[in-house]
Amino acid sequence: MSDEVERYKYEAAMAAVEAVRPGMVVGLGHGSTAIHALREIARRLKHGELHGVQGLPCSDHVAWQAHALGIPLTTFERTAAADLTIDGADELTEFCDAIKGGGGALLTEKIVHQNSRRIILVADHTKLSARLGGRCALPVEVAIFGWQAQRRFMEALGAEAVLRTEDSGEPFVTEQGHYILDCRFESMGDIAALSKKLDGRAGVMEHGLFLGLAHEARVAGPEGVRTLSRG
Ligand SMILES: O=C(CO)[C@H](O)[C@H](O)COP(=O)(O)O
Repeated sequence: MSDEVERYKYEAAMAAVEAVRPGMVVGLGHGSTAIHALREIARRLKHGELHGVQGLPCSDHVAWQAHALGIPLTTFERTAAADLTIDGADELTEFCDAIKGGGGALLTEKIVHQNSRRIILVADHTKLSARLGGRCALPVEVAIFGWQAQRRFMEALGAEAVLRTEDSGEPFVTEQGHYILDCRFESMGDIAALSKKLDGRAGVMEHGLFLGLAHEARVAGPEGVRTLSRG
């Protein structure tokens, strides 16, 4: 990762944190861009600028990071929804549709997104894409039972589906105890229809198409930080 891209990630996250207000419940996203937002929220909390803010983490890993940074946390047991969620993306369009799941937290991230009043995606400009799937594979989280059937299903939909593995060669297992198939399509065709097909498939626990969920994005690049909105 170049220093430049890292700086853009930082700038995008900083711009998003401007939307956090005292007393808010903030959905805390997963990944190397969202971590900058976490650190800034922690810094502002420490300086008394964000009194009463509580984090609703998008994964156990983020819960651990936020706890280490001193951000008070809440859960769905105590909170119905996040006022604002700041989260990264692997690929996104000008209209804030996104592919997520590069970090393996897509299921829990989607739960938090679906229970957020406002969502701001944060990304560096290299993640912008005219058409989803052009830049990265689509992560599909599948039950371990019969996972090969889901691979065949994805192949029948036109994807090259690869089981995500650890460096050791062992399958990567999500925090929720599932496998991930990284599915590369030549073209996803009708993305909304694909999303529906995956939603309806037993054994597909979640997929990385986040369509119509995010309200806005902050995308940083050589020209500064752009604000995108769903419209
Ligand atoms: O969806 C995600 C994790 O499941 C991340 O938000 C996504 O992979 C972006 O991560 P990064 O900011 O590190 O590129």
